Amino acid sequence: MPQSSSGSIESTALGNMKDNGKGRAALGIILALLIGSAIIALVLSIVNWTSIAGPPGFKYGMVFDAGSSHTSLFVYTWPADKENDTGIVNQIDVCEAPGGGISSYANDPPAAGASLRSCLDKAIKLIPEKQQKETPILLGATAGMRLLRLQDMVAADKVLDEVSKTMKEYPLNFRGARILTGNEEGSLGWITVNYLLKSFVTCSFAGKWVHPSQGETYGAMDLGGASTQMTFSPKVAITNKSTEAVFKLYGYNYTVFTHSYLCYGKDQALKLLLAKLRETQKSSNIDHPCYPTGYTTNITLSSLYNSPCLNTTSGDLTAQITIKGTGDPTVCQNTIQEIFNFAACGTDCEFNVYPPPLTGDFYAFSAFYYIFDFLNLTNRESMSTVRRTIDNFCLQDWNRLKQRFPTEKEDRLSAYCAAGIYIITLLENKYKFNSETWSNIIFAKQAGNADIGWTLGYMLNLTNMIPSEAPLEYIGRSRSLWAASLFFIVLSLVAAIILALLYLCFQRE
Ligand SMILES: Nc1ncnc2c1ncn2[C@@H]1O[C@H](COP(=O)(O)OP(=O)(O)O)[C@@H](O)[C@H]1O
Ligand SMILES: [Ca+2]
Repeated sequence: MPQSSSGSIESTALGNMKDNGKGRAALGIILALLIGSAIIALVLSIVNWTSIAGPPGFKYGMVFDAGSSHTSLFVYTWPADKENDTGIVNQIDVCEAPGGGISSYANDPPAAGASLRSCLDKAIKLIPEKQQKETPILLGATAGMRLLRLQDMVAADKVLDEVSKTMKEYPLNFRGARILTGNEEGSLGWITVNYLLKSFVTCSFAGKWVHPSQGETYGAMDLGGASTQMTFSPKVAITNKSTEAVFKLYGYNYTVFTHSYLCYGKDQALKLLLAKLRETQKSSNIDHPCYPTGYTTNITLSSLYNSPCLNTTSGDLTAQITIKGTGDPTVCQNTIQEIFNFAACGTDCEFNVYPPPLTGDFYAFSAFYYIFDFLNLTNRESMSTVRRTIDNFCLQDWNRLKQRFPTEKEDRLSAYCAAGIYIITLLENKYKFNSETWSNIIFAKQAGNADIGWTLGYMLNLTNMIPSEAPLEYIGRSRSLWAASLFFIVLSLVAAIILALLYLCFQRE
């Protein structure tokens, strides 16, 4: 470097560098710092990458929901290295099996097995061939099969044998086909909702697993065709121990009230209602206040009394009854209230259970959602708006309804009034929601990346994906590694900028 340049360094803004020797020393230190930082950053990034990314790939699981009215197959996937995290499972497919629920095949059990094939054929194509053998597949049957078991235990077992046989034909990890208890169905729905919404644990800013600050969970309400479930974590002690379930999840204890009301799913409740009307009207021509004016249908007595939810009736079961809609929401609600009135049922009656005082928000899914979605009532409308909307719907005559909803199946369209009033009566009279707490109900089909229902909770439980103890804080560790890498990378950048400035200054001299 020419002599003249050393003189001019003194006159630069970096005047603390007295001479070339000092300047070079400073440059050397900065350069060393830069190289050191860059090496540390590189090492940390590599360590961090392997710690966060883990072994690449996804795992899969499948669950059949064998409901009273239909069977669906849910296919889930999740990152293989985050198995014990929360809310990381995605639903990648749901397949509707043809025909009715498996309990409807009581007289032809092999047909129950056959009804699963189209969904299995479709779902297996979604799983990489190498992973099929390790992919769990489960079937849970609900209230339809509970009722069939009450009526005919042998037939129920045969149906379960046949569905198991079909599932075992596929190169998957068969993990059983069984009837869930009502309490399991309710609790698993509650686990699904809270898992998807990450209310059990959450990852703090510092990367640690922590209990969410309020520690509150969402309640879960499931309306099926043959039973309905209510589950939540109350603020008071649960006196009726048969309605209590205790879980330890991610290191925290939860005590929930859970109850399944058998025969009070939408379809069975409407049967109870019809039988009640027949009893009071004592005629084979029944005026039905919950069906629209102008609607008429004929059914056989056997199709009404084929359920263990109803007392048997005397007389010719092949005889027909005619149902005529009168579209009267007030009378409809009063009659529904009568099927909630259980003088005849005795103290042991499962329907005499009432939930403890309500607390927190509730997710209402399955038929709660389907019915309210059709009626445009899933946007947290007030209780009075809901009532008014349903009443107005019930007052429309059948021809007008068919014109307004030409694509809706007639059996569904004719029953929305009855189902809407049933829902409002159940929530108000049984669960004790009022105009204030009504706003705590969220009518939804999905949360996070999956449908809300018991199936996801069932898979998580059976594959031990929800640990009872708090998970290792590996995310915490990887986050701090990541923070350290970031620090060194910033340091390197700053050093590089200073170095570049100095270099430019030396160059100019
Ligand atoms: N798209 C829909 N619109 C209206 N109701 C529906 C729709 N899909 C399903 N449902 C109703 O939801 C209920 C589902 O019950 P299901 O799961 O089969 O019975 P359970 O849980 O009692 O064994 C049935 O009453 C069915 O008619
Ligand atoms: Ca169901």
